[in-house]
Amino acid sequence: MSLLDYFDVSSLPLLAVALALALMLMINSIITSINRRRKLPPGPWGLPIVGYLPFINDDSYLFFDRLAKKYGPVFSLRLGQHDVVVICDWEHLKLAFADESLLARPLSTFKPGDVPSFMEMSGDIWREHRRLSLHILRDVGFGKSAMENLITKEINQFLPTLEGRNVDFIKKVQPSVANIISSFLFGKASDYSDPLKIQLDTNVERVAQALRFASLQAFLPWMIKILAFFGFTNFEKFKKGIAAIESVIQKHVDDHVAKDKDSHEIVDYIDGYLQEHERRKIKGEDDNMFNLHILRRNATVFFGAGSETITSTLSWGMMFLAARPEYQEKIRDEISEVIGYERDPNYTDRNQMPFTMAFLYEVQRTGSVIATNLLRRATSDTKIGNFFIPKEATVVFNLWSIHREEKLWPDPERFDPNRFLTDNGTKAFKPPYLVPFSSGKRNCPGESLANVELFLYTVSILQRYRIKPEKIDSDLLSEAVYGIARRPKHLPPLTFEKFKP
Ligand code: HEM
Repeated sequence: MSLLDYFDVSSLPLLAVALALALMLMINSIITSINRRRKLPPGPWGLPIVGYLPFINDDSYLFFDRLAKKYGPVFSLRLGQHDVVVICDWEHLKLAFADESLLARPLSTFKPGDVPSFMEMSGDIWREHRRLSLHILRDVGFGKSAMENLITKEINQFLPTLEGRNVDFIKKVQPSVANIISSFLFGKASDYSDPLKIQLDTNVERVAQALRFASLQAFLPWMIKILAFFGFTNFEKFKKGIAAIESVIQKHVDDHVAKDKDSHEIVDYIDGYLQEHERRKIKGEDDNMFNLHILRRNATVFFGAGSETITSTLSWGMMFLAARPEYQEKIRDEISEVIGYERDPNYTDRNQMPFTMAFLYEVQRTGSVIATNLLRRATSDTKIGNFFIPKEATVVFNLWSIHREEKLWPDPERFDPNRFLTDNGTKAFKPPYLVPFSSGKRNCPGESLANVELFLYTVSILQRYRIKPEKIDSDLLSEAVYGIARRPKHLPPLTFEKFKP
């Protein structure tokens, strides 16, 4: 029996037409794809449907950095259904930061199926939420002296918990850092043993480890369900973690709704948002883009962004201090000269502590905790230098590559605070290409809070303790684990020994 016997011969012309049509469609799609590729920056070809996703065999920032060495500092690749343009050098990144058509985020959300938080929004609605969120936070003390007082109070509660041997620094510092952002969002810090706080903090950790940038979540959301069913992705862990975080945040929102019925005082972000929501309701404005679901999501991203990043940066700092005791001594010399051992440090002390600032800049450069920025989307065709970026392309700013660019940072793998010192070491200088917080109109809104926290935590710890590693392997200092933020892979247990001046 031949293959033709399976077909009704009378339907052959129809079959031939169908095959011809399919062939034409395929050729057309190949030609369109070639034309599209020719306009895009150079880059590797991928497979149909999945694109280059299956070939990403390392942390995305390292993988992109390697591709940049082969295809150039601005290159493109197909990931799932998306054209992705990756920018890996300062010359082009500074143009991208200033480009108004690269301010949007991709259309998919971190939490599939839910309303977007302002971190995930684009266009006017993002602008409005960002402006309002920062306005409320400023009203409740963000960026003012009240913020410094709050941080100092929290640090004084945290410091005694460090004393001793075999300390897991991340486990100790994360709940303390989280308390600071909690004060702005929920109006209060919590006791470290509060069960709701523990639920929140441990699940933020869980989600941070489970979320990976170049994951299917971002580029092939439909495939994730199939793979999750077979246990191939960490998506279920991620979903459970988010649900646990949001149930605590929702409780804070519910408590505020009940409380705000009697009191109109604005103590924190939730109060401010609820008041604005009420104002809009009275004016009869559309509830679609300004409602309590978005409040829950905004508070969630503020909480996660405000605790994970700072915890990770501090943990890089502790590792370099533990590995290089001479840096502890240099910072302590500045503490002795400028602050002494009787009073708490304040943020203006930094102006007289150049080495301390240079150390913190170097920690941020080498740590690059948000290594690939948060994804952007082109809202119109645009050009970055000579490179064309088409409307709807996803754009990645590889901050890690900028922080390793040989032209800007000689011997970039070497940890060396001196690169930020000028005038014989009497001044610290922050160059524009140190961009841990990104830059431009969509930069990190938490930068000022982060800078104050990084300075006050580091100086307060060194004012009280000598840090010693239990055991440290200097060859492994630069290795990292990468979830939502890059962290040292080999931060050893530490000894915090009370320091006697
Ligand atoms: C060392 C600490 C931190 C680092 C390195 C960091 C870094 C970043 C980066 C690279 C972005 C992406 C910006 C872009 O798309 O261009 C970002 C966005 C963001 N960060 Fe931070 N961040 C830090 C601390 C904080 C803190 C303390 C908060 C909370 C107050 C915060 C809240 C946010 C929010 C809400 C966004 C999204 C902004 C938007 O989409 O408009 N971050 N951060």
